[in-house]
Amino acid sequence: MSDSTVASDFSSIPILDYSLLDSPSHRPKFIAQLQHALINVGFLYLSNHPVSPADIDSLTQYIPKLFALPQEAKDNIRMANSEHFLGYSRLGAELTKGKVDQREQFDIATRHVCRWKEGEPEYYRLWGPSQWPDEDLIPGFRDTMERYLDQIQNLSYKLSSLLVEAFGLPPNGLAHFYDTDERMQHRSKIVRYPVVKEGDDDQGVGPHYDAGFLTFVACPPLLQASPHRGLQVQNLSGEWIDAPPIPGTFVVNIGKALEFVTRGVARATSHRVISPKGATTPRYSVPFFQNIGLGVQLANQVLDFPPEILKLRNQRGKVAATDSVNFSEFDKEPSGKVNLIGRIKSHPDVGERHYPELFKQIFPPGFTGKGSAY
Ligand SMILES: O=C(O)CCC(=O)C(=O)O
Ligand SMILES: [Fe+2]
Repeated sequence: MSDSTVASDFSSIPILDYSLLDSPSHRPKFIAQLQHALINVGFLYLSNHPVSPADIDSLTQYIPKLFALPQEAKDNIRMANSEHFLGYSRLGAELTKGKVDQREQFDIATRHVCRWKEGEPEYYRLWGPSQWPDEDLIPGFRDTMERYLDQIQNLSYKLSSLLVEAFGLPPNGLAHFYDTDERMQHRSKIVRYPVVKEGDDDQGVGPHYDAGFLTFVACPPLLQASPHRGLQVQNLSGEWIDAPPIPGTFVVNIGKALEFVTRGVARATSHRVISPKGATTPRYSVPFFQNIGLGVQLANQVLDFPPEILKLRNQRGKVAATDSVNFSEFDKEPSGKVNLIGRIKSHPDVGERHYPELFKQIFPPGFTGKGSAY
């Protein structure tokens, strides 16, 4: 097969029904669909999942209220305060591929106490407590978000064990990538993409890969602007395929770390968000990024697959074009360092303040606005 041959391309994102797992006779169908989605698409919708609809509804109600907090209350918890890159970012504070993203967001992570001690690798400073808005201003929000994060974290672990099954790996085949619960932290964001005018810059978030293992995006349709393009996914031929919100589902996708350790069996797929245009309300989303242990050296952990799985990968064909920046550091650096570099590139102001040495290595002349950020 020549490099330009695309054996199995996709024009839509498969929808997987999680409730198939409840019945022993339907379970194999779910596993087969998961195998196809992981190898050939890198994206899937998950319907009938176990995260409580009442908690998702409650979070959905909070989201517009969160962004409507007084600017001062939001700035009090700005990301620049946090060596963990957690907190509020104003519109235009984040970069992808060196270009400003048109989104406003709160980065919030699962509960964690920073473990870093003087003399240890600096990337252990990456994980630590979230910054929360004043409880009096938005009562109950923190509790709802923490409950949501607990559930989505559990679902993400469940999906990684199903992935092991779909790939014919030994049980616990991915266990060594994760630490114990209290030594792991997963990150989430609550994002608002404002409506832009025709002719304005519409990079909600530029083309990119996610860094970790698995991402789950809740995109509450109730909060979506009237018909407009939002999340788009790049297929093997380089075409952008729409991934519109589907009620009651999560969009799940593969990150670069999982692609790396599976030798490309699981596909990390380039994606972007186009800002809403000609709409009356912003677009909101809540991505959750499942991480792996910070100290894991991915190059030492590449997995072995049964030959039939490698055959499916080879039949897929190669990616013809991608507009996304690659994570080239995985083959030499621990996962924590790769993540820290990614965070500094996305938020140079936070990086310069808290990691001045590494910042200088990444942006030797200082940040000029033309960096090669993810
Ligand atoms: O907002 C979305 O739908 C996806 C955002 C995304 O891809 C990201 O934050 O990595
Ligand atoms: Fe993403």
